[in-house]
Parts: sequence; C-alpha cells; structure tokens
Amino acid sequence: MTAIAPVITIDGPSGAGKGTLCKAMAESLQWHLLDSGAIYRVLALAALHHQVDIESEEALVPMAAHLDVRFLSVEGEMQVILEGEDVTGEIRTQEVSNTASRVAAFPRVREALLRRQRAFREEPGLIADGRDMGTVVFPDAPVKIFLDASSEERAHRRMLQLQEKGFNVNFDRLLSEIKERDDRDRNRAIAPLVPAADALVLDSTSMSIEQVIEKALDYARHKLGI
Ligand SMILES: Nc1ncnc2c1ncn2[C@@H]1O[C@H](COP(=O)(O)OP(=O)(O)O)[C@@H](O)[C@H]1O
Ligand SMILES: Nc1ccn([C@@H]2O[C@H](COP(=O)(O)OP(=O)(O)O)[C@@H](O)[C@H]2O)c(=O)n1
Repeated sequence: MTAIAPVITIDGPSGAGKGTLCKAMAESLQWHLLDSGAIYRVLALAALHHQVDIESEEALVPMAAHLDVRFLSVEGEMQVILEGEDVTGEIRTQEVSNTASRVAAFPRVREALLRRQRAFREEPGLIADGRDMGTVVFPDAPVKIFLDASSEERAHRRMLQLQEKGFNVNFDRLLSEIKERDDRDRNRAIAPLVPAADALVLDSTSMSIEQVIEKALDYARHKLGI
C-alpha cells in the first residue's frame, strides 16, 4: 500500500485569518497549499465574464468541470491564471466574494470541483484552506483546525486588508456582506461551514497573527509527531 500524504485542514469563516495561517504553515513545514476558496472565486469570475446565469446550476456545472485555471507560485505569492489571464486581484473584489458564495451552494458544482481539490494532496503534505476541508474534502486528515473570530473583528481585518490593496471600502457594508456570506455558508444544505467533530476550534478574536501561527503549528506538530 502506498502511503497517502498527510493533510492539515484549516476551515473557518471569511476574515478569520485562514489564508495567513495556511501560508505560514506551508512555509514552515515546506508543504503544499490549497486555497479552495480561490477555486470558487475563479468559477464565479468565469461565470461573470461569460455572462452565465449564476442562479443556474445546470449552466454552472459544465463550467466548473472544465474550468481552465492554474495556480502559480511567484516569489512565494500565489498567482491565479484564468483562461490565460492573471486574475489574482480581480477574484478578491466584493462582487466576486458574494458571487462565489452563491455558486458554492450548488451541490453539483461542489461535486464537480472535488477531484480538482483532492489532486493537491501530494508528498510531503498539504495545508488545505476552506470551509469544508475537514468535513468533506479531506475527512481523513490527521490535523483539523477551525479558525474563528467575531464578525466585527473579521470585517475590521478585511477592511484594513482591502484598503492596503487600494480598494475603497465601507465598514458597515463589509460587515453586512460578511454576515450575509457567513449565513449562506453556514446554512446551505451541502457542505455547510461547521467545525469537523475532530477539529481544534481556535478563536482568534483576541490573538495576534504570531500567536495563532504558534498555537496551530504546535498543535499540528504534536498530532503528527514531527
Ligand atoms: N490574528 C489576527 N489578528 C489581526 N489580523 C489578522 C489576524 N489574522 C489575520 N489577520 C489579517 O486579517 C486579514 C484577513 O486574513 P486572511 O488570512 O485573508 O483571512 P481568511 O483567509 O480567513 O479570509 C489579513 O489582512 C490578515 O493579515
Ligand atoms: N472550501 C470552500 C471554500 C470556499 N467556499 C466558498 O467560497 C467563498 C469564498 O471563499 P474564500 O475562502 O476565498 O473567502 P474568504 O474567507 O477569503 O473571504 C466562501 O464564502 C464560500 O461560499 C466554499 O464553499 N467552500
């Protein structure tokens, strides 16, 4: 029997710090990284570009199955290429965030993206960032973390992040969009945002980035015996 590469899953709501934590863990352990949210974002953007009805599961499923996307690592930063075009910045807009969470609610869309996500599991290991990494995509992962924070703190973090990138954002609008997206992600019929039964739940509301990284790495190393 061939050994199967280990996976560390990091799930949680928007702005909890998953991307930041996953990048730090991947660098520290020298493991691969899967940003599953980026796949849903790219699908949303492709649907917007091609004027595909985002309410139509029928229309979205073939797009999901044939999505022409590549993830490149350029000087330690992930670059996202859709149909040959660099969309790294474009997939982070509020419009794409909201559309992503709408297309992600369709069961057959999720099904069509499963294999693509599992293909990231390679030696020496994978850090998987998303909503259902520990519950659906990699249920056998030996290390699962659910990273949370209050919605106000998450909206504040997202505001600073978007401002740094030059976007003009309004805190109240951001907070209500985050709450709306959380609601949709938590209450959908398929793969809802929920901690896996065997996940460590980490509330980062009053933790610094460094504290979160240290706690998660300690926990993972302990569980993996490395
Ligand atoms: N513990 C923390 N305290 C303060 N800011 C944080 C913390 N964790 C992450 N951030 C910042 O919050 C923003 C959102 O983090 P990100 O990793 O993109 O979240 P997610 O991937 O969960 O949506 C980033 O600008 C990041 O630097
Ligand atoms: N594994 C995943 C990852 C993302 N998603 C969806 O994709 C949207 C964007 O995910 P993301 O992780 O890029 O979002 P942020 O946490 O960065 O705001 C989420 O709101 C979810 O609806 C999902 O359904 N399942």
